Amino acid sequence: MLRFTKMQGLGNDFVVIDAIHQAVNLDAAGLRRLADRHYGIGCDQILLVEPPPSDEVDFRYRIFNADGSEVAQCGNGARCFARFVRDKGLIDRDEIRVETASGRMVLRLEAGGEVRVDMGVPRHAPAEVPLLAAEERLGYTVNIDGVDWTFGAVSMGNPHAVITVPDVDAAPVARVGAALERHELFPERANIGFMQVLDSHHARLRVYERGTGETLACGSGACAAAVVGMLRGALQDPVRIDLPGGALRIGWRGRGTPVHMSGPAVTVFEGSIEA
Ligand SMILES: N[C@H](CCC[C@H](N)C(=O)O)C(=O)O
Repeated sequence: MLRFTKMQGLGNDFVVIDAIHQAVNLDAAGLRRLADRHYGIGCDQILLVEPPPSDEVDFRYRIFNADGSEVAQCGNGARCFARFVRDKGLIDRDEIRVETASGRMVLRLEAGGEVRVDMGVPRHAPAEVPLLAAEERLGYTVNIDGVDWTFGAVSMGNPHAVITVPDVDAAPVARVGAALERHELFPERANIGFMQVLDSHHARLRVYERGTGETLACGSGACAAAVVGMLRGALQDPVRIDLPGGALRIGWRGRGTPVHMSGPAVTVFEGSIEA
Protein backbone atom coordinates (compact mmCIF):
# COMPACT_ATOMS: atom_id res chain seq x y z
CA MET A 1 0.00 0.00 0.00
CA LEU A 2 1.15 3.55 -0.78
CA ARG A 3 0.52 6.17 1.94
CA PHE A 4 -0.35 9.68 0.73
CA THR A 5 -1.65 13.00 2.03
CA LYS A 6 -4.22 15.01 0.07
CA MET A 7 -3.51 18.76 0.29
CA GLN A 8 -4.59 21.98 -1.38
CA GLY A 9 -3.36 25.52 -1.85
CA LEU A 10 -6.26 27.82 -2.83
CA GLY A 11 -8.04 24.82 -4.39
CA ASN A 12 -5.03 23.73 -6.49
CA ASP A 13 -4.91 20.22 -5.12
CA PHE A 14 -2.14 17.70 -4.61
CA VAL A 15 -1.38 14.12 -3.66
CA VAL A 16 1.78 14.37 -1.53
CA ILE A 17 3.87 11.22 -1.10
CA ASP A 18 6.77 10.59 1.29
CA ALA A 19 9.21 8.76 -1.00
CA ILE A 20 11.87 8.71 1.74
CA HIS A 21 10.20 6.23 4.06
CA GLN A 22 8.41 4.17 1.41
CA ALA A 23 9.38 2.78 -1.99
CA VAL A 24 7.57 4.62 -4.79
CA ASN A 25 7.58 3.08 -8.26
CA LEU A 26 5.14 5.06 -10.37
CA ASP A 27 5.34 5.31 -14.14
CA ALA A 28 3.37 7.90 -16.13
CA ALA A 29 0.32 5.61 -16.30
CA GLY A 30 0.45 5.04 -12.53
CA LEU A 31 0.72 8.78 -11.89
CA ARG A 32 -2.23 9.47 -14.18
CA ARG A 33 -4.31 6.90 -12.34
CA LEU A 34 -3.55 8.46 -8.93
CA ALA A 35 -4.48 11.88 -10.31
CA ASP A 36 -7.70 10.63 -11.96
CA ARG A 37 -10.76 12.09 -10.20
CA HIS A 38 -12.89 8.99 -10.97
CA TYR A 39 -10.54 6.00 -10.98
CA GLY A 40 -7.94 7.28 -8.52
CA ILE A 41 -7.50 9.78 -5.69
CA GLY A 42 -7.87 12.89 -7.87
CA CYS A 43 -5.53 15.91 -7.95
CA ASP A 44 -3.95 18.56 -10.19
CA GLN A 45 -0.39 17.50 -9.38
CA ILE A 46 1.46 14.74 -7.50
CA LEU A 47 4.36 15.85 -5.27
CA LEU A 48 7.16 13.50 -4.24
CA VAL A 49 9.27 14.14 -1.12
CA GLU A 50 12.70 12.61 -1.73
CA PRO A 51 16.00 12.55 0.17
CA PRO A 52 18.31 15.56 -0.41
CA PRO A 53 20.87 15.14 -3.23
CA SER A 54 23.43 17.09 -1.17
CA ASP A 55 23.87 18.44 2.35
CA GLU A 56 23.09 21.93 1.02
CA VAL A 57 19.36 21.21 0.92
CA ASP A 58 16.89 19.38 3.16
CA PHE A 59 14.86 17.53 0.49
CA ARG A 60 14.42 16.94 -3.21
CA TYR A 61 10.96 18.11 -4.43
CA ARG A 62 9.55 16.46 -7.58
CA ILE A 63 6.35 17.51 -9.33
CA PHE A 64 4.13 15.59 -11.76
CA ASN A 65 1.10 16.98 -13.59
CA ALA A 66 -2.17 15.05 -13.77
CA ASP A 67 -1.16 13.84 -17.26
CA GLY A 68 1.94 12.18 -15.76
CA SER A 69 4.43 14.75 -17.12
CA GLU A 70 7.25 15.74 -14.75
CA VAL A 71 7.82 19.48 -14.39
CA ALA A 72 10.29 21.69 -12.56
CA GLN A 73 8.13 24.14 -10.61
CA CYS A 74 4.89 24.32 -8.65
CA GLY A 75 4.30 27.30 -6.38
CA ASN A 76 1.15 26.16 -4.57
CA GLY A 77 2.73 22.75 -4.29
CA ALA A 78 5.85 24.22 -2.65
CA ARG A 79 3.71 25.66 0.15
CA CYS A 80 1.99 22.31 0.68
CA PHE A 81 5.40 20.56 0.56
CA ALA A 82 6.62 22.76 3.43
CA ARG A 83 3.50 22.13 5.50
CA PHE A 84 3.77 18.37 4.84
CA VAL A 85 7.40 17.87 5.88
CA ARG A 86 6.92 20.04 8.98
CA ASP A 87 3.67 18.34 10.09
CA LYS A 88 5.13 14.88 9.46
CA GLY A 89 8.14 15.72 11.59
CA LEU A 90 10.54 15.18 8.66
CA ILE A 91 12.16 18.47 9.66
CA ASP A 92 12.04 20.56 12.85
CA ARG A 93 12.80 23.93 11.27
CA ASP A 94 10.41 26.48 9.75
CA GLU A 95 12.83 27.35 6.94
CA ILE A 96 13.16 24.49 4.44
CA ARG A 97 15.58 24.28 1.52
CA VAL A 98 14.50 22.11 -1.41
CA GLU A 99 16.14 21.04 -4.64
CA THR A 100 13.88 20.97 -7.68
CA ALA A 101 14.59 20.25 -11.35
CA SER A 102 14.79 24.02 -11.85
CA GLY A 103 17.14 24.74 -8.96
CA ARG A 104 16.90 25.49 -5.24
CA MET A 105 14.06 27.13 -3.37
CA VAL A 106 13.61 28.29 0.21
CA LEU A 107 10.22 27.69 1.82
CA ARG A 108 9.31 29.38 5.10
CA LEU A 109 6.43 28.47 7.40
CA GLU A 110 5.14 31.72 8.89
CA ALA A 111 3.21 32.49 12.05
CA GLY A 112 -0.50 32.50 11.20
CA GLY A 113 -0.24 29.41 9.03
CA GLU A 114 0.83 30.92 5.70
CA VAL A 115 3.92 29.79 3.81
CA ARG A 116 6.33 32.18 2.05
CA VAL A 117 8.24 30.83 -0.95
CA ASP A 118 11.32 32.27 -2.63
CA MET A 119 10.37 31.31 -6.19
CA GLY A 120 13.74 32.27 -7.65
CA VAL A 121 14.65 34.82 -10.31
CA PRO A 122 12.23 34.90 -13.28
CA ARG A 123 13.77 34.25 -16.66
CA HIS A 124 12.51 36.06 -19.73
CA ALA A 125 12.07 34.61 -23.23
CA PRO A 126 13.39 31.44 -21.52
CA ALA A 127 14.83 28.42 -23.32
CA GLU A 128 11.60 26.49 -22.83
CA VAL A 129 9.76 29.17 -24.76
CA PRO A 130 11.86 29.72 -27.91
CA LEU A 131 9.83 32.60 -29.24
CA LEU A 132 9.90 34.09 -32.68
CA ALA A 133 11.88 37.00 -31.37
CA ALA A 134 15.55 36.39 -30.54
CA GLU A 135 15.54 39.24 -28.04
CA GLU A 136 13.21 39.51 -25.07
CA ARG A 137 10.07 41.45 -25.84
CA LEU A 138 7.26 42.45 -23.50
CA GLY A 139 4.74 41.12 -26.00
CA TYR A 140 4.54 38.29 -28.51
CA THR A 141 1.55 37.80 -30.79
CA VAL A 142 0.01 34.60 -32.13
CA ASN A 143 -3.15 34.10 -34.17
CA ILE A 144 -5.70 31.57 -32.95
CA ASP A 145 -8.87 30.94 -34.96
CA GLY A 146 -8.48 34.28 -36.74
CA VAL A 147 -7.92 36.34 -33.56
CA ASP A 148 -4.52 37.79 -32.55
CA TRP A 149 -3.52 37.16 -28.91
CA THR A 150 -0.59 39.09 -27.39
CA PHE A 151 1.19 37.64 -24.37
CA GLY A 152 4.24 38.11 -22.16
CA ALA A 153 6.53 35.08 -21.71
CA VAL A 154 8.23 34.32 -18.38
CA SER A 155 9.79 31.23 -16.84
CA MET A 156 9.50 30.65 -13.10
CA GLY A 157 11.31 27.37 -13.64
CA ASN A 158 8.31 26.43 -15.75
CA PRO A 159 7.11 28.25 -18.87
CA HIS A 160 4.25 30.80 -18.70
CA ALA A 161 2.49 32.93 -21.28
CA VAL A 162 0.41 35.77 -19.75
CA ILE A 163 -2.41 37.42 -21.70
CA THR A 164 -3.95 40.65 -20.40
CA VAL A 165 -7.75 40.67 -20.80
CA PRO A 166 -10.48 43.21 -19.86
CA ASP A 167 -12.55 40.62 -17.93
CA VAL A 168 -11.22 37.24 -16.76
CA ASP A 169 -14.78 35.94 -16.32
CA ALA A 170 -15.36 36.36 -20.06
CA ALA A 171 -11.90 35.10 -21.13
CA PRO A 172 -11.93 32.02 -23.41
CA VAL A 173 -9.66 30.12 -21.00
CA ALA A 174 -10.59 26.59 -22.09
CA ARG A 175 -10.45 27.24 -25.85
CA VAL A 176 -7.51 29.66 -26.16
CA GLY A 177 -5.68 28.16 -23.15
CA ALA A 178 -5.77 24.69 -24.70
CA ALA A 179 -4.71 25.98 -28.14
CA LEU A 180 -1.79 28.01 -26.74
CA GLU A 181 -0.66 25.34 -24.27
CA ARG A 182 0.16 23.07 -27.20
CA HIS A 183 1.11 25.74 -29.73
CA GLU A 184 4.22 24.96 -31.80
CA LEU A 185 5.74 28.11 -30.30
CA PHE A 186 6.09 26.15 -27.03
CA PRO A 187 7.83 22.82 -27.76
CA GLU A 188 7.64 21.92 -24.07
CA ARG A 189 4.07 23.30 -23.93
CA ALA A 190 3.29 26.17 -21.55
CA ASN A 191 1.00 27.38 -18.76
CA ILE A 192 -1.38 30.07 -20.06
CA GLY A 193 -2.49 32.89 -17.75
CA PHE A 194 -5.36 35.34 -18.39
CA MET A 195 -4.86 38.47 -16.27
CA GLN A 196 -7.25 41.39 -15.60
CA VAL A 197 -5.47 44.33 -13.93
CA LEU A 198 -7.72 46.05 -11.35
CA ASP A 199 -5.23 48.65 -10.05
CA SER A 200 -1.44 48.98 -9.77
CA HIS A 201 -1.29 46.56 -6.81
CA HIS A 202 -4.12 44.18 -7.65
CA ALA A 203 -5.08 41.83 -10.49
CA ARG A 204 -7.38 38.88 -11.16
CA LEU A 205 -6.01 35.77 -12.87
CA ARG A 206 -7.18 32.48 -14.35
CA VAL A 207 -4.65 29.88 -15.52
CA TYR A 208 -4.93 27.04 -17.99
CA GLU A 209 -2.15 24.84 -16.66
CA ARG A 210 0.15 22.71 -18.80
CA GLY A 211 -0.64 19.03 -18.32
CA THR A 212 -3.70 19.66 -16.16
CA GLY A 213 -6.10 22.25 -17.64
CA GLU A 214 -7.67 25.19 -15.81
CA THR A 215 -7.02 25.02 -12.06
CA LEU A 216 -8.52 27.03 -9.20
CA ALA A 217 -5.10 28.55 -8.59
CA CYS A 218 -1.56 28.48 -10.02
CA GLY A 219 1.24 29.82 -7.82
CA SER A 220 3.95 30.04 -10.47
CA GLY A 221 1.31 31.50 -12.80
CA ALA A 222 0.54 34.24 -10.26
CA CYS A 223 4.27 35.03 -10.06
CA ALA A 224 4.59 35.11 -13.86
CA ALA A 225 1.54 37.38 -14.18
CA ALA A 226 2.86 39.79 -11.55
CA VAL A 227 6.25 39.93 -13.33
CA VAL A 228 4.70 40.59 -16.75
CA GLY A 229 2.40 43.25 -15.26
CA MET A 230 5.30 45.00 -13.49
CA LEU A 231 7.54 44.89 -16.57
CA ARG A 232 4.74 46.53 -18.52
CA GLY A 233 4.29 49.20 -15.82
CA ALA A 234 0.71 48.07 -15.17
CA LEU A 235 1.52 46.65 -11.72
CA GLN A 236 3.81 47.75 -8.87
CA ASP A 237 5.39 45.73 -6.05
CA PRO A 238 3.74 44.28 -3.95
CA VAL A 239 0.86 42.72 -5.88
CA ARG A 240 -2.22 40.84 -4.76
CA ILE A 241 -3.31 38.25 -7.31
CA ASP A 242 -6.94 37.04 -6.97
CA LEU A 243 -7.45 33.57 -8.45
CA PRO A 244 -10.75 31.65 -8.50
CA GLY A 245 -9.55 29.70 -5.42
CA GLY A 246 -8.32 32.73 -3.47
CA ALA A 247 -5.59 35.36 -3.20
CA LEU A 248 -1.79 35.20 -3.26
CA ARG A 249 0.63 37.97 -2.25
CA ILE A 250 3.52 38.44 -4.69
CA GLY A 251 6.65 40.54 -4.20
CA TRP A 252 9.29 41.34 -6.80
CA ARG A 253 11.90 44.11 -6.80
CA GLY A 254 12.74 43.90 -10.49
CA ARG A 255 15.05 42.16 -12.92
CA GLY A 256 17.69 39.90 -11.45
CA THR A 257 15.88 39.58 -8.11
CA PRO A 258 13.78 36.67 -6.83
CA VAL A 259 9.99 36.60 -6.74
CA HIS A 260 8.38 35.90 -3.35
CA MET A 261 4.93 34.37 -3.00
CA SER A 262 2.89 33.96 0.21
CA GLY A 263 -0.30 31.99 0.74
CA PRO A 264 -2.01 29.10 2.52
CA ALA A 265 -1.37 25.34 2.52
CA VAL A 266 -4.03 22.97 3.85
CA THR A 267 -4.09 19.25 4.64
CA VAL A 268 -7.39 17.69 3.54
CA PHE A 269 -7.06 13.99 4.42
CA GLU A 270 -4.63 11.11 4.83
CA GLY A 271 -4.99 7.88 2.90
CA SER A 272 -3.38 4.82 1.36
CA ILE A 273 -3.91 3.17 -2.00
CA GLU A 274 -2.79 0.08 -3.92
CA ALA A 275 -0.25 1.51 -6.38
N1 LIG B 1 1.23 22.89 -14.60
C1 LIG B 1 2.55 23.41 -14.20
C2 LIG B 1 3.03 22.73 -12.90
C3 LIG B 1 2.16 23.10 -11.71
C4 LIG B 1 2.17 24.59 -11.45
C5 LIG B 1 1.07 25.14 -10.54
N2 LIG B 1 0.18 24.18 -9.95
C6 LIG B 1 1.65 26.09 -9.49
O1 LIG B 1 1.05 26.24 -8.40
O2 LIG B 1 2.70 26.73 -9.78
C7 LIG B 1 3.55 23.11 -15.33
O3 LIG B 1 3.29 22.21 -16.12
O4 LIG B 1 4.59 23.80 -15.39
